[in-house]
Amino acid sequence: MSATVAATAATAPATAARGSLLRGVLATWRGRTAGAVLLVVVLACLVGAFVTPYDPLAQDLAAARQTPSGAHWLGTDLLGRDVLSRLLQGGASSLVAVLVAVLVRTVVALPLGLAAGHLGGRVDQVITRVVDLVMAVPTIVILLSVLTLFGNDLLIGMAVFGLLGSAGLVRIVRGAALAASQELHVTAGRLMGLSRRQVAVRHVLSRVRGVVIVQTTLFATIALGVQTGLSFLGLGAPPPEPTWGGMVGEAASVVQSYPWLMVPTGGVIAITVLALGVLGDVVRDTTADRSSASGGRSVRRRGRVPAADPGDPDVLLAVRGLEVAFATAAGEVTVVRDVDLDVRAGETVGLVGESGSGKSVVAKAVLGLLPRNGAVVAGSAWWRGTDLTGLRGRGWRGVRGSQIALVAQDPLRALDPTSRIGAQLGELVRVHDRVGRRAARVRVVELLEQVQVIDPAEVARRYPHEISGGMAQRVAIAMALAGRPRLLVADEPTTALDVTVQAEVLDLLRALQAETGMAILLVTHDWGVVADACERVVVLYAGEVVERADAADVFAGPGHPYTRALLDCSPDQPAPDGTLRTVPGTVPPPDAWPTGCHFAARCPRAQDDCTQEGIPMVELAGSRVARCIHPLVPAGQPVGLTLERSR
Ligand SMILES: Nc1ncnc2c1ncn2[C@@H]1O[C@H](COP(=O)(O)OP(=O)(O)OP(=O)(O)O)[C@@H](O)[C@H]1O
Repeated sequence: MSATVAATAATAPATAARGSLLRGVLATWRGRTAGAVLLVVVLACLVGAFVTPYDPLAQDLAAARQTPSGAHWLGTDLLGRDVLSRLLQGGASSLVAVLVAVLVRTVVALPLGLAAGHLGGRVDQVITRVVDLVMAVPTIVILLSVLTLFGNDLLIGMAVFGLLGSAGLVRIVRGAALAASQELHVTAGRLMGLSRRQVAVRHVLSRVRGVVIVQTTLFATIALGVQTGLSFLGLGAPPPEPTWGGMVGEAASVVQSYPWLMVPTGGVIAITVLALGVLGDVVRDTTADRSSASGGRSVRRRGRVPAADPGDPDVLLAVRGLEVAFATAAGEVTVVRDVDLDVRAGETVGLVGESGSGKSVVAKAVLGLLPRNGAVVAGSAWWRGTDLTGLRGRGWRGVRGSQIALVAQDPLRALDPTSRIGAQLGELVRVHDRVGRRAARVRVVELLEQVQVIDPAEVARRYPHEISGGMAQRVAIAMALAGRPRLLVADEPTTALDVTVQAEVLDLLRALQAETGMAILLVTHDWGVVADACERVVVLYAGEVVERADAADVFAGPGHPYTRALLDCSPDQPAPDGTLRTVPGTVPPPDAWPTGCHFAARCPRAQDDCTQEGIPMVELAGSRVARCIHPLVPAGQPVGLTLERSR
């Protein structure tokens, strides 16, 4: 790893995480609501305790057991005391007790967990043993003994509760710190000469922050329950001092004759616990999002491109000016741009390119399956008048599976290992065909026959681990066919299979296409597969389409030097010494695309004008359209000028 890469890796995630968690939490309505409720409860209790409408201890037997009124907003209790005033003052002491428990737990657990996970070795062993010991101690017995010893002093009791509770948090922080210590940027920090303490504070602490906050909100709800329970049992502030637990106890004793009293007392505890729980959930969700490569950033859409030419009714899928970007720790990175391609009914289009050229990203963008940190930032993918890139959630119903289906590279990933093949296929059939179990069983057998499985009933009874890779791919194709799609997106469907099985699967796809008339978008890096299966080819290089043409024209003589180089590297075109040819040089990564032609640095025909400005797609002889101004075949008129010339 170079020093620059190490430095970037070491600093970026810590910077990204800082200060944005609160914004992430407040960005959700659940986070805002829970935060606002807690703020109101805490402020009301802390401030209200000093400005209560009535003396919380003042009795007025003539006004006992009153329901809410203008004078007593929350009514009065059995001795005529104002419930609101008692709730406010009782709340202050309850919240302070919870705060003590939470603070003690966090202050003890955080350094110990960090030290154990980050330093490891002897330190880890000692801390882990002590933690095991503390976890074996019966908390309630210790708590009751301490309260007896200190005259029911609830604050001391809650401090001890926090101390005992810290053992669990030490374990959690240790685990998180251990995982964080092994991450690239933390290792890089060490390589750059930061001390262990600096790395722990700067990087590991920022990574475990989320888990600590989630655990703390959970523990606060438990502490509130324990504090309430102890007061309920009379183990806390002695009467007539108000506490939430004591008030619940009093309300419980008259719940049948005066049920109202339970509403404000139980209600405020329930609301506080609920708000703490929701806040914990939101923090967990926010930190889970952040743990993806995005560093919490997301990518915004910049624009759309008009629909496909309505004059061509044969076009099922029309991708226009598609641009996809990912939010990474180093910022937003565009990985494919200005992609145009059409798939017509009944044809097979090959999407070809070296590893990392963007084939899978294009396929996933069409299916709305981009990872969370990725998004279509410009352009559109039109499916018979609908822009797929604008669909969300339920909008995909009736499209994915029933119009467009996916067959992935690794068929076993599409299959649930815990469920029989027949059950999995049957479930899909019932969803698509809305039929009962019996009819679904018949269709499952039909589907397995359709993918040329010899004993369908027997295969349907098997689990995924009981079938071969080739059979698993047939089953995955059968699953894709369950919704009778008009387009099958096959993302390297034969790459994981051996050569004989590859040929069988390709034959199967061809036979299915002839039988059903569906179109296929075949993602591959294998020219043999293109030659066998495709009518048209789209070649991608470093995120851009460099050539589109009929397969026959490409094999007869491609227009783009990259297509030529890629064809020359096919396994069936070995060098004179028998070795496999490779394209000299490397593909530029998405964050280092050059100005002008992305292939120029590796291109034998490159001239000065190739690197001056963005290269448009140019119509060439035959069906060829290539992003090249010095093509291998004669040029015609420029087309597809959606590219900004300045890039
Ligand atoms: N989640 C992601 N975050 C950041 N970058 C990503 C992500 N997924 C893909 N990329 C980048 O997008 C680019 C295109 O990747 P893609 O997987 O589409 O390549 P490909 O042509 O399908 O390669 P392969 O044949 O190896 O599957 C690559 O540079 C890849 O690193």
